[in-house]
Amino acid sequence: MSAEIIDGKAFAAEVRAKVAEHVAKLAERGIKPGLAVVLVGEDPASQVYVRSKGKQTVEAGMESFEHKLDASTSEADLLALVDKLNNDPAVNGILVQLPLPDHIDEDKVINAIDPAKDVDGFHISNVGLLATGQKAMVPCTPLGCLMLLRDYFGSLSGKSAVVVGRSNIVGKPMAQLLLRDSCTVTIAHSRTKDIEDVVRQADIVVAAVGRPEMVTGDWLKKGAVVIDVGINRLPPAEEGAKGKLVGDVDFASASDVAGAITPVPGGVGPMTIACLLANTLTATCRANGLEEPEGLTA
Ligand SMILES: Nc1nc(=O)c2c([nH]1)NC[C@@H]1CN(c3ccc(C(=O)N[C@@H](CCC(=O)O)C(=O)O)cc3)C=[N+]21
Repeated sequence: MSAEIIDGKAFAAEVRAKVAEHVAKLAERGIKPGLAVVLVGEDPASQVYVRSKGKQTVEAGMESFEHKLDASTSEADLLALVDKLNNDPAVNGILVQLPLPDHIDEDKVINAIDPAKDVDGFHISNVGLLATGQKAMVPCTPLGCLMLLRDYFGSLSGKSAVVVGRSNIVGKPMAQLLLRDSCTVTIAHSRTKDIEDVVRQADIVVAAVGRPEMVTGDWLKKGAVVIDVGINRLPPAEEGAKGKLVGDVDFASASDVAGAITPVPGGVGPMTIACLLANTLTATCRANGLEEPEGLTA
């Protein structure tokens, strides 16, 4: 174990404090940012996540609106709610928790959100703005990873980065952000040939595949900086117990080789929520024609 542990939990608390400070300044102008979170269905893990988001939103001085809909909610009803939130001036940010039930077209719902309120940065127009280097709403998890990397390195320019995973939520936007910071970027995925050798070239490894402990120490270049986006719950050792939470990186072997690594839990997860609050603040500032907070956007 030689790697420095990157404390995402502590860094996220700093980000939230910066957000709260800026929100207090908006309050002097009579502006209170509002975040609406929409949850369809009863998934217990999602409910915990929604609860901690709501709590941290209020702690940052923002308004939290929670909409819990039945799993059988129709696509039309969900679209009607999105439309209502789009037109509600008290709502500056809208997050529709994914995944949605199978009978609902996820793309259709995401693209119905007003891009200016799309604090997840999943709307096609935000995806396009990010890809062309224009002012966008940037997805929370990649933004959080970028903040951690910028803090660690200062400049990312010229670094070789491998993103493992090609999802629209993490892998693709992460690659865009790293490219924008002048990294040489490779996206590796399940069909990549000799993936270990590809990952071993990287100064920066971002693992976002959703496979527990897939990236092991022997995949890494000595001193590589490893950002573990995975949040996987292993089957519990005994019935009724809670399974252990692990990342996409095998922490034990990776931390012998890496220069620095984020833990799970306490790494990228808390940064995701902090960036959701930061994005809600950014959206509020833009909606009011006010200056944006420094250091909280990409
Ligand atoms: N539209 C949408 N946007 C999302 O951002 C989104 C989503 N849907 N669906 C679900 C996933 C999951 N997600 C997490 C964020 C933080 C933690 C987090 O803070 N985890 C803690 C610990 C959690 C625990 O102990 O269970 C940690 O890693 O330290 C977890 C999971 C955001 N998601």
